[in-house]
Amino acid sequence: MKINGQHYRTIWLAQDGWRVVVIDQTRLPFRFETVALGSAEQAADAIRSMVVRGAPLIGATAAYGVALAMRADASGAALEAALALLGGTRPTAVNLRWALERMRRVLAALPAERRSEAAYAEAAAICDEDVALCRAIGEHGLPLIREIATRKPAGQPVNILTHCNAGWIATVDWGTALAPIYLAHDAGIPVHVWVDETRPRNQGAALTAYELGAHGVPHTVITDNAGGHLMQRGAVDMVIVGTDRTTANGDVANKIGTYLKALAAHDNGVPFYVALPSPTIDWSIRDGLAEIPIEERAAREVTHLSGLAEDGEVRPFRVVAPGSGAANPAFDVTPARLVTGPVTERGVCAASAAGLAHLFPDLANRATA
Ligand SMILES: CSC[C@@H](O)[C@@H](O)C(=O)COP(=O)(O)O
Repeated sequence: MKINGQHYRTIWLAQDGWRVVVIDQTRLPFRFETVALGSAEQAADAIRSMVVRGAPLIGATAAYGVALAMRADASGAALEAALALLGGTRPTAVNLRWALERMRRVLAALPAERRSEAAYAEAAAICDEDVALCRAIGEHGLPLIREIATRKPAGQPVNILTHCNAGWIATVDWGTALAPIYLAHDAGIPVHVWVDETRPRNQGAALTAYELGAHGVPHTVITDNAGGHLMQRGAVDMVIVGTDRTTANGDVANKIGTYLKALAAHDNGVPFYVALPSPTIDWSIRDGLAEIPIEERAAREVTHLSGLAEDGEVRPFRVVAPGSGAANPAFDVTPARLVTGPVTERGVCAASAAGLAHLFPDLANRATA
């Protein structure tokens, strides 16, 4: 993605060739600051504190975290310790487990002296693959937008609602839910995006709005409660969101509030698409409500908002009455029956076990073997 005329991925190696540089997402959109991670502990902290976030980028950062650990100590014990440390950072995004299992598969089979180099190479491959997956999701999602555009009166944009941030910033490049939107915009299809602010951390208002703006895509930030009203008025042509974990039968965990958007979309006949790269499919489970672990984050994320103070500093502000308790479930599960279709790197399918297995027979069969 281009920021101030320069192309950026969200994760890269420092000039020294071994530290891992990421963009500090807790400072966006007000400051574009990078952080160089020099150890598995620092990578784990960056994931836990949401300096990096978004399921694919969490996986990529964890993979590089393993590489940093192997550079310091490539023993089998150090490998297991790094996998456990990084694997314990965030529970819902299955890309984390996927990336760590892949690292273990590659590294455990090698002698210690080859592990560091192999770990960096595997982490780089995970990043390159993520870029290709996201681009392919964009290409498969583009015809959905184009088809709606052909039914709109000339000059009227396709109105797309999205929740949280499933864009460039949440992946290595392109994004998942935003990739079709970027390609549509670049192809000259008029699009306008309703951006849910996405409390408590405001990933929509802070990150999605920032990156859509940087790409020149027309958009409007709305409160999380406005989507249903806009759908009733015919102001939303489609919804597209990302996902942190989708079960083998198409139940979708995504940022808290996604389920309510899916219900409103269903009630109003608005198509509800989920951008789904295959590393986000958890083939080992079927019942999303019963089996997807939902991350519970700190109450402080609800009681305080981070924003730009009048003196130009980025600071937290209390917005909840002192003394009141707060609960912070970070994700919810949208049942497959409310999903029009997952948009994957191999195409769009029915949100069902049969639909996903038809597109991914290799992965589905491996999981049941
Ligand atoms: C392409 S990212 C998909 C999801 O990870 C995204 O929609 C989301 O919910 C991110 O949650 P976050 O808690 O900000 O990591």
